[in-house]
Amino acid sequence: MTISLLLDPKLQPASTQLKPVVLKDQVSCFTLSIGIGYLQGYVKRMKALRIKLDQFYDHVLDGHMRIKKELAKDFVAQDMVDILLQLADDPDPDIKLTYDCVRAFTQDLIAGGTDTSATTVEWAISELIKQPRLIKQATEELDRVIGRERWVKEKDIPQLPYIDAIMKETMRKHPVAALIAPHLATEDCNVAGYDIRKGTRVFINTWSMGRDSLLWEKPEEFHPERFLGRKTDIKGQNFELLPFGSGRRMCPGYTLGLKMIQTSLANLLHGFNWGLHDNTKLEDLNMDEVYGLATTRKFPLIAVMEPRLLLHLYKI
Ligand code: HEM
Repeated sequence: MTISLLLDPKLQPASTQLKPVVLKDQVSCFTLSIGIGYLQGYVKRMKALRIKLDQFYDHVLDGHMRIKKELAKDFVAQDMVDILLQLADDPDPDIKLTYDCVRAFTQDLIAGGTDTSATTVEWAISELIKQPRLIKQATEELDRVIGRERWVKEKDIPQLPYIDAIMKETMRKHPVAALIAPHLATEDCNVAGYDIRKGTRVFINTWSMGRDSLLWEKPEEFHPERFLGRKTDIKGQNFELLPFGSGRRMCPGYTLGLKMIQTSLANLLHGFNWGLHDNTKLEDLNMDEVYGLATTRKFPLIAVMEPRLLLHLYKI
């Protein structure tokens, strides 16, 4: 659903603006109380962007409602928007979902479900390119489990522990949300000796947790093996690794996110040999980060890919 929304030509101009404005806005969130958000012009830009995005969401929602009306009793929900609209039509809901709620949910899915997985895969490939022995290890596993005659499918993932370890190591070193969304303490509590008053706004810094030498041996090194044979939960139960947050406000899209990362990473490694372009040396590959809604590479990865499977498998 997210992909089809993003490919919609009506969204393209707005979506390219959404990212920088939201990124900057996250920074502004910290400073808005003293009016810096206004001075920087973000509020004005966000208001203009909201108008464009609302037009886009109306276009998507109207399209879905039209099809539902045309098909009448033959209608079957095809995607999340259909399901949200069905809930909004429910005459006796536990909680009333308005048309605005459906728009807001749709925006959440676009913002939460796109950059996150893509950014993680880009970091994983960047780290792997710097250490070719890791790519060798991953492709040995892929050749053994999958063979060279087909692509990796979702059902293969449990048989690929090294790919899983690469993903976890990437999320440790490069968590997409370096500062998880702000939370609010609903009661007085004490965490690790710190008193936190009810009503305090709490930020959890997953980036520094992932680089804490008290929690991880040689945290600056990218070393997927640290996760092999170790049962580290990535879904909010092991507090040293919280890429999706934890508790009832943790990422609702984590199963989809994990599947997208594992399947695309496995196929990118299975299907292609990776290298740097021209004469770029491994040690020259810049690994600077930009902090925002997603912690992306400062400079996009430019890599050379060559097919490593039978050529007929690349035909679409
Ligand atoms: C690599 C993939 C992803 C990562 C690392 C990630 C990370 C996160 C994090 C850290 C949060 C904040 C959790 C908290 O406040 O405790 C969050 C919230 C959220 N994520 Fe994800 N996410 C990913 C994929 C997705 C996908 C695929 C979707 C939907 C299609 C999604 C939708 C959302 C939504 C709607 C929220 C807000 C939840 C709320 O405020 O209650 N995310 N995500």
